[in-house]
Amino acid sequence: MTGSTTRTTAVHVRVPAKVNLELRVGPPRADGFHSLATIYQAVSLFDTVSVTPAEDWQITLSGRTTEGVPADAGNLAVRAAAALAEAAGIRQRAAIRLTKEIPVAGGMAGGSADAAGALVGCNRLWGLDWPLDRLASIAAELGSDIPFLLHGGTALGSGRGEQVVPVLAKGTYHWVFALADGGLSTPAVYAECDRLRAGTHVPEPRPSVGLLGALRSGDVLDVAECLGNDLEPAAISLAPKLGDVIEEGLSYGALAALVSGSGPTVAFLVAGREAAIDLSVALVSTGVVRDVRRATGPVPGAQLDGGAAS
Ligand SMILES: C[C@@](CO)(OP(=O)(O)O)[C@H](O)COP(=O)(O)OP(=O)(O)OC[C@H]1O[C@@H](n2ccc(N)nc2=O)[C@H](O)[C@@H]1O
Ligand SMILES: Nc1ncnc2c1ncn2[C@@H]1O[C@H](COP(=O)(O)OP(=O)(O)O)[C@@H](O)[C@H]1O
Repeated sequence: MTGSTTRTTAVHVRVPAKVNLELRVGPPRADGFHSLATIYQAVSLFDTVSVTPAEDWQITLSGRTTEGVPADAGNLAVRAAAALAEAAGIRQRAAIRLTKEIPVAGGMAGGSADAAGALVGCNRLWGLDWPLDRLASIAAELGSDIPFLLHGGTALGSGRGEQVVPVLAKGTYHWVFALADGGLSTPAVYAECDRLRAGTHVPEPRPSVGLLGALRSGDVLDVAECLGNDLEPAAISLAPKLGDVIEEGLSYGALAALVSGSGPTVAFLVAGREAAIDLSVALVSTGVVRDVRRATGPVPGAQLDGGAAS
């Protein structure tokens, strides 16, 4: 620990959502997790995590997407802050305010984003000044996706998704996200994936050379060709309407469509800003989806107000 000075002002952290450009899922491991090869991209849909000193843990929620988010110690942001205090050997507590714009249980890692934000915010609030890699090891204990949300950008995730290395990616990608009514449980989607693949040989997962090459060259059409998600059949099996949403989006001009992570959000890659607006209008006005969000990626991971992460 390099210091435990409590600052009295609030610390604000902006944290992005993610989409998995590719999600290759291996067989179940002995610990119940699946080995993954995934290419994450952080996208410009943000939650804000604000932390202030307090005598005990407090959590308050606001924003467009709070339904189903626990407003108690079970919230991932509180669990992350508590894990940091424990790892640092300090008794500090914090009041945490989440302003949520990331869809809940949508396969866009909103809870993980809030946990990453709480780590970065409390690291500053408590004057710890731990480097990102040290925060990432706490993050990995709490959830497979959380280390990526600390780093952001475009990155390869391996292990159960918690081992993250940056990937060279040129260009800006334009996305339309079709929101679903309700969420899907991540463990349920992995279990359904196992059920659908029972009796088949499932190889150890590898990222596709084609996608890595397409990202290096920054050619959006090549990237569109290479998107893929092994959890998609499972998500569609549990929420069959997603198949229709994908078909409709493609018929309205999306370059590619895939379920985002464990779903049920559907991600459409489009050619640019105009195409994103056109697709959004088409999807909503025809009643295919209730609501959409437009975003671009890649963007940085958890950022303190005014810039850096630590
Ligand atoms: C599917 C992915 C794709 O990035 O994200 P979401 O789309 O849900 O956001 C991730 O693998 C989700 O990561 P995260 O939401 O952090 O999951 P965790 O809390 O670590 O694990 C929740 C549960 O998901 C299953 N799980 C998760 C990761 C993994 N590699 N194998 C698994 O089987 C396990 O059943 C585990 O108990
Ligand atoms: N801060 C948080 N924000 C969202 N969900 C949270 C949070 N803390 C705990 N959760 C729980 O985690 C579950 C998964 O939420 P989320 O991370 O948004 O979805 P996903 O895993 O599909 O990306 C939610 O249903 C909720 O019960």
